[in-house]
Amino acid sequence: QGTPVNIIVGSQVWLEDPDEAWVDGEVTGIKGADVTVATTNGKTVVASLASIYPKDTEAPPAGVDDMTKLAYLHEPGVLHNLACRYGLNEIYTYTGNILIAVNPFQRLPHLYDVHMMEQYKGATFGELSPHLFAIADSCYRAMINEHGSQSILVSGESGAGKTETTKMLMRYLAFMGGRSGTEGRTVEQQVLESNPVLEAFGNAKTVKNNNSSRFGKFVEIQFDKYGKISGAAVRTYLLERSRVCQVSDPERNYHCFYMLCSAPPEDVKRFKVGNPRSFHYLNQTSCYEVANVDDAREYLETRNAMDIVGISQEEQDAIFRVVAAILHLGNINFSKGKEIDSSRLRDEKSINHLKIVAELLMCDEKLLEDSLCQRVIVTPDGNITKPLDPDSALQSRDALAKTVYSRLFDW
Ligand SMILES: Nc1ncnc2c1ncn2[C@@H]1O[C@H](COP(=O)(O)OP(=O)(O)OP(=O)(O)O)[C@@H](O)[C@H]1O
Repeated sequence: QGTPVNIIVGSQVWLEDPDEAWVDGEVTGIKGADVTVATTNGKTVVASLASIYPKDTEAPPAGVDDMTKLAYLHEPGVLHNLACRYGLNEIYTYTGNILIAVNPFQRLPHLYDVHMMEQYKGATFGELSPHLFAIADSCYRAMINEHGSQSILVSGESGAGKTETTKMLMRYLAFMGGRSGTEGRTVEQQVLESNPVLEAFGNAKTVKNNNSSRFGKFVEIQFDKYGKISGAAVRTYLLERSRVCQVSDPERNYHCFYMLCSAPPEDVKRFKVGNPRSFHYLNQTSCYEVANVDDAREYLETRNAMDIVGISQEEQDAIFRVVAAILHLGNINFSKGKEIDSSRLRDEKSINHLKIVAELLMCDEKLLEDSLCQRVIVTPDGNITKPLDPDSALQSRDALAKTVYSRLFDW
């Protein structure tokens, strides 16, 4: 990447621009280490020789599909190539056997349909336009031919498109390894339907992404010796626990809370939820809705996906009881108790919410209250129970909510 020395008057170069990141231009003068450049956006800029990069004047206007073909593999060259291709709706570009995807922020169904999958099936890598199906296909072939495990690493900043890419990779592998004509739920269907379930509980609206995964995941798909899917496992890591109790504008808490509040009336009644604005864990921000997302429909779809994944009705009810309990837990408040540094439930409302939490979690009301208002210190001589002041009780309420939610997610 170092700046080459062959920059002379008349050379075409790239230099940094505060608005456009990089702008191209022609060198009009060189004085020591300073270069004067007439840029294509009409400015005359003096820059240091070390900060400018040569421009490939012979690069095709439509860009190249593999960046190893670029004359100069420096940052402006790479970005310019990606931008040229993006302008032509070509969101995928190779750098050798690495695929770079630029988020199109619009649905491009023709890129991912069965016809496209058929085309990439068995095609030699590099023969067709860059595509994630080509990566998935070469992985699948390598696994069959070399009898070894393969892995695909998907990385990028928040909102870059990792989740969408992973789902498409899974769809392609399910297409390749699916069994046609099997009765009932197939493994590949279950593999694909695990996504909406995980997203309901682990995704939230953030500043950068309306459907941001707040956890890491490792998806393992197992194949038998005939190349058919035989099993799958999804391991999740490091859920962002703090979001359960603390959300700032214009973000939202995890999707499942809003879904449950928009559930059909009988479920809203059964789980004792209601308007999201009435819950402290949801009303810290003024964002309740996400553009183009219907929480009521998502609730039904999540339920359906849970059915397909194999979560029984009783288990599903237990899951949503826990979700509802967390919302009520957040509405419990404390005031000073009779003793110094102790606390008690603040008012009738808090008493009521505690009752509902106990009912939903099927636990003893008094024990639950004690666990929030007291701390047990374990000493070699036995356990000591110490009352908590109202602030500490609030912290212990939030800690319980976070722990219960992350245990639910891990389950
Ligand atoms: N290939 C694609 N086609 C169409 N839209 C896409 C594609 N990739 C990403 N998007 C859009 O960009 C949004 C963000 O993408 P995605 O959720 O996959 O990002 P991410 O990298 O997983 O982010 P995070 O790290 O926050 O979870 C998606 O909700 C979708 O609207």
